[in-house]
Amino acid sequence: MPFEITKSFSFDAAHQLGANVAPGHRYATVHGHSFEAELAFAGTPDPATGWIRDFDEINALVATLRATLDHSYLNDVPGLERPTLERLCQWLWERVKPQMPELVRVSVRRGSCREGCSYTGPDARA
Ligand SMILES: Nc1nc2c(c(=O)[nH]1)N=C([C@H](O)[C@H](O)COP(=O)(O)OP(=O)(O)OP(=O)(O)O)CN2
Ligand SMILES: [Zn+2]
Repeated sequence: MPFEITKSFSFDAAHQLGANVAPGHRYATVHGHSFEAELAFAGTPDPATGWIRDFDEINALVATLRATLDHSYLNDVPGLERPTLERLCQWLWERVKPQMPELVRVSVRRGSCREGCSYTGPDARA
């Protein structure tokens, strides 16, 4: 696809990854991160509108996602019981892709750690 548009948004949330590590490990303690997410949409602009998807529609969907994630305890969000960057990408994909099939990539970064993850969907080649 020749065009890609992106929408970024941030959220602050708490989590713990106690199920992934030995007792006493620092990941097992409840702690918080500032996350930066990006949604990428690809396609050919509609000849009539000149856009792939109106950002106003994307912004409305992002607002519902932020309402769930921002200032949340991620472990309590259904589908995020193991709230890694990988699972966050997958969780966002599953909520955006059915409504906006132009979605091609979800990225979630933690700037403070300079760490991030990108997901291109379950059909991408392993
Ligand atoms: N592949 C992944 N590995 C890890 C993930 C992940 O989502 N995917 N997540 C974590 C934890 O979130 C952990 O809290 C990260 O801790 P750490 O690397 O110590 O970074 P800080 O919390 O110290 O960074 P801050 O600057 O304080 O936010 C681990 N691995
Ligand atoms: Zn963490």
